[in-house]
Amino acid sequence: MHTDKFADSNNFYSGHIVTDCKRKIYYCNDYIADLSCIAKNAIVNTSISQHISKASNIFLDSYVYPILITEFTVEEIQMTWIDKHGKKIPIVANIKLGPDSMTYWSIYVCINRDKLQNELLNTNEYLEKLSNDLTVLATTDSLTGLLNRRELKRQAEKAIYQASINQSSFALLFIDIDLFKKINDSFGHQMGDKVIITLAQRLKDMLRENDILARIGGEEFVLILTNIDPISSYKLAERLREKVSDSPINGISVTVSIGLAVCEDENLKDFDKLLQRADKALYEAKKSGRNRVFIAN
Ligand SMILES: Nc1nc2c(ncn2[C@@H]2O[C@H](COP(=O)(O)OP(=O)(O)OP(=O)(O)O)[C@@H](O)[C@H]2O)c(=O)[nH]1
Repeated sequence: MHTDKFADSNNFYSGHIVTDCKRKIYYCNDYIADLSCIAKNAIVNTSISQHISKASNIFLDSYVYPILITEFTVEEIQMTWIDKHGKKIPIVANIKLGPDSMTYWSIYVCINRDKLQNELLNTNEYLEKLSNDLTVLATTDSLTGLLNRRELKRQAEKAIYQASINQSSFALLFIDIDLFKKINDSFGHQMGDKVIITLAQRLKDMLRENDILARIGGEEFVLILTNIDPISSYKLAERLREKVSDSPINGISVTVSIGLAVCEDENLKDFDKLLQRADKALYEAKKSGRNRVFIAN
């Protein structure tokens, strides 16, 4: 075999190597010499194993050569080239076993490809985070971190649908802080906010995982309890009310009124109607003196 026939290979901007059946380099072009920082004639007659990492050698033994023997070609093999100074360079190789039992390697450096891939991965991660942030923004109330009204409706309708399938009952509690304007007026808007945030956390702490809690207005909260009978939902509403009135927030005594609408009848399983019923019950609770639970008709 004459190396002359590879002379034009120096014009290619990719590495070309020919190895014999003992993996000894028989020919390499200028690209490989530049990549290795070694003169071409110093590369010839060395083993290709000397120029690639340990892991790449294991990969060659266990995967590449067995495939070459049966399939004659292996494509887009990622390996690590090691230059004269020990610098590791990621490369991609297409390898072919010729009818002359010589192995023909086409190699190119893929630092830029990796860079691009990393950039794409980073962009992807960034977009995912952005999308998560947007979802949080669109579904939660920024003051308390509870669900907002729109998300409440979406989740409530899902829960209602599930309750229809399971033929289970559920309850909606409309919770409103009593005389909140007074709190704002006496202690300032900032302290008012603090009361809202603390109350939201306290309600959250008393709930089960599947319960749905939202802040739908200034000092208005809605709680949906799934899979619960009327007596248990009333007891829970009372417990919530008591807990709030028994635990002042920053020394401020706070109470809530609660309108409770329980839903057992199939025809009543409509979120907006349920909310209206609970709202009317809340109105009655306020009218009859506040700090109480009123059950809707
Ligand atoms: N600090 C604070 N106040 C708010 C917020 N949203 C609404 N408010 C105030 O909440 C008060 C609600 O007052 P009202 O609707 O008159 O009700 P209330 O004083 O709670 O009286 P009742 O509901 O009848 O017991 C108003 O003064 C609003 O300005 C908020 O996000 N932060």
